[in-house]
Amino acid sequence: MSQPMLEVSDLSMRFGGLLAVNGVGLQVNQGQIVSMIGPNGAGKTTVFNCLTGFYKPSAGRIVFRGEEIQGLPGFKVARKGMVRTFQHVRLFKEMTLLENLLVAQHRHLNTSLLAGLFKTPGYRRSEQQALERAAYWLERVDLLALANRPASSLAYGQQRRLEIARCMVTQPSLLMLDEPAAGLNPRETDDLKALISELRDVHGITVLLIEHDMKLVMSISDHIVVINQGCPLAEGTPDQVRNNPDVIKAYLGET
Ligand SMILES: Nc1ncnc2c1ncn2[C@@H]1O[C@H](COP(=O)(O)OP(=O)(O)OP(=O)(O)O)[C@@H](O)[C@H]1O
Repeated sequence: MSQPMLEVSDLSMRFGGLLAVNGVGLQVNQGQIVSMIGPNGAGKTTVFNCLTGFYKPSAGRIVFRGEEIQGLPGFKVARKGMVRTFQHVRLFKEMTLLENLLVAQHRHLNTSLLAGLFKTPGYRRSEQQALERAAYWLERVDLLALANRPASSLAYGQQRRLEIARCMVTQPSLLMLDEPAAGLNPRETDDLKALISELRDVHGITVLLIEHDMKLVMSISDHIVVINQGCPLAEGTPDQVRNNPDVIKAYLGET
């Protein structure tokens, strides 16, 4: 069998006296949609922060596409093809939608200062490609008509979609979404589900999701990992997780 895209073992993160993540393991295979669930404060976002270089884990091993990445800074992790959205939308609110997507790509384009100053053909070409990619993803998330509006003018659900487009213009292989359905109404959540499925089925993106919306999680995930109070609690298919008594007690029983 081919190697998993992401393999996390014995991941721990300590904040002073609090062990927020305690021995979590995780495996994500190419083309899968994997969800991480657990009650509030279980440590899900902390796991994301460790994976994407926002935190340096206290212990553990993170192998992404065959390479150990634990402790690497966030920009290096992103360049390797692992990108994320945030629980609380983080956009450049005063910039237009298009500008948000162009800025995201500048971090990834390999253009030198001199090439930029002299606007060499190579530089112009990569600028053009960045523009085309931005337009393409704005269309995919149904925001092309608003390309020149400031991001601050968007409704909340639209901001969430722009965040996903901002990830996609960087051409990631693993997209990590932190509670993408939070604050969305049922119709927007259905649209989000269709978008995530399209990313996987049409664009070959692998997805790691943190989500509290159980209907969404159960209907879209290939595999679910449950953590509780920082520790691994259960994992398996949606059916296995749904019927696991420990999960019902710790998490689903709460809702
Ligand atoms: N930077 C930090 N410093 C100290 N404690 C933190 C820090 N970040 C998270 N924690 C603590 O770690 C624990 C896990 O938090 P985390 O945000 O990862 O949980 P979560 O599962 O994502 O929760 P939610 O579903 O509510 O978003 C919590 O007790 C939280 O207060």
